Amino acid sequence: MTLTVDIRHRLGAFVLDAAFTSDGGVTALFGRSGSGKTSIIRIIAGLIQPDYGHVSLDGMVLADTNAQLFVPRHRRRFGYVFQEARLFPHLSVRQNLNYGRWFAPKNSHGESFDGVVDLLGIEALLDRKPAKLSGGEKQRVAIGRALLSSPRLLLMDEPLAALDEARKAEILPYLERLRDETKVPIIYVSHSIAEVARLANRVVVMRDGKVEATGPAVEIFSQLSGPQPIDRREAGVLLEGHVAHIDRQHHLTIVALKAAKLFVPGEVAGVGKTVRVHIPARDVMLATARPEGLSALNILEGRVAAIDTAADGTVEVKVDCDGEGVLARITQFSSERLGLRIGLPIHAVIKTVALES
Ligand SMILES: Nc1ncnc2c1ncn2[C@@H]1O[C@H](COP(=O)(O)OP(=O)(O)OP(=O)(O)O)[C@@H](O)[C@H]1O
Repeated sequence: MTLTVDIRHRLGAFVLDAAFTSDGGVTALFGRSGSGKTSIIRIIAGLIQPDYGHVSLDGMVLADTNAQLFVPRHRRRFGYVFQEARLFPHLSVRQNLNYGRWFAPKNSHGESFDGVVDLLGIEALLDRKPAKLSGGEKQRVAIGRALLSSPRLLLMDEPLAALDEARKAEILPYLERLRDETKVPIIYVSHSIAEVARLANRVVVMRDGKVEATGPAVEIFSQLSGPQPIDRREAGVLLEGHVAHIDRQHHLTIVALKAAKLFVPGEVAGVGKTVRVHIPARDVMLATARPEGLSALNILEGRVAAIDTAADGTVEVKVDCDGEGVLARITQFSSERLGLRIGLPIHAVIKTVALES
């Protein structure tokens, strides 16, 4: 599946001028509020006719202003999931799901009802009305309804934004299953690095209506010069490695990065499997000498590559560990006490390491 978008469109004073392609899996449109993510989704969906340019899916032209061609929304066969679930309140979960099915072409080979119910873990909810569901459950049903319409593409616009952290954590594994077990390509709008790092194969970074960067998620978020997080508390890096060894006695997975090894709690993936590791900057401490007698298992050696002081007095330190970048967020006081300067040899002590896939 290849989605090609190359459009220019004016919305009042705002100009959208964006070109990117997506080759299946999850493509995240990432950027701060007002950068144009939703407008792109609306153009892909056929809700907005672009002023100039074209949109095509697998060679099928959906919009082409030169050829004066525009396929209306209802003929695109795309599924949508929005911030709020938009279920029919008077219908049960089963009936809401069946409503989605009604849009699938008669001869479609899409997901079966039971398959979708199982994928999203909603079997126990089938006879309930939406009012009796939690926010996360409602979103799972909304995703199920979209999937059952046998969509060629799934457009998800901030599907987790209205949920609290606990509900987000509950639904993320289902989104991963959706990505890994169905063949439906997904365009996923988000302004959360943690979400994008976990789910996306490819990232399109939007800024002021333009594509600032695009590439594989690991490439985009492993660059220390990568996109700035929208929320500074979210700063961190995404690293890719492979499972080198599993220590069953201590329930640890040892992940080999380019030059270093990381110990990850749990037996999370088979030996040889490629995995992604997200290291939040707030979970990294710095030490000028190798610390002893510390419970943290992961201590990476490197050199200070950059020091940025924010207006709130926190300091972001980029550490180059033999080509692998780690970001640490510390106080200005700590930075001064350690005498941090570019090139200084440093140890990055990582408090928590979470595998992202
Ligand atoms: N119909 C419209 N008329 C005028 N301006 C518009 C219209 N629709 C959107 N805009 C403007 O276009 C810009 C991009 O909006 P858009 O909703 O695409 O951004 P976004 O990145 O999805 O933001 P958010 O994360 O807040 O949803 C905003 O400045 C918005 O005010």
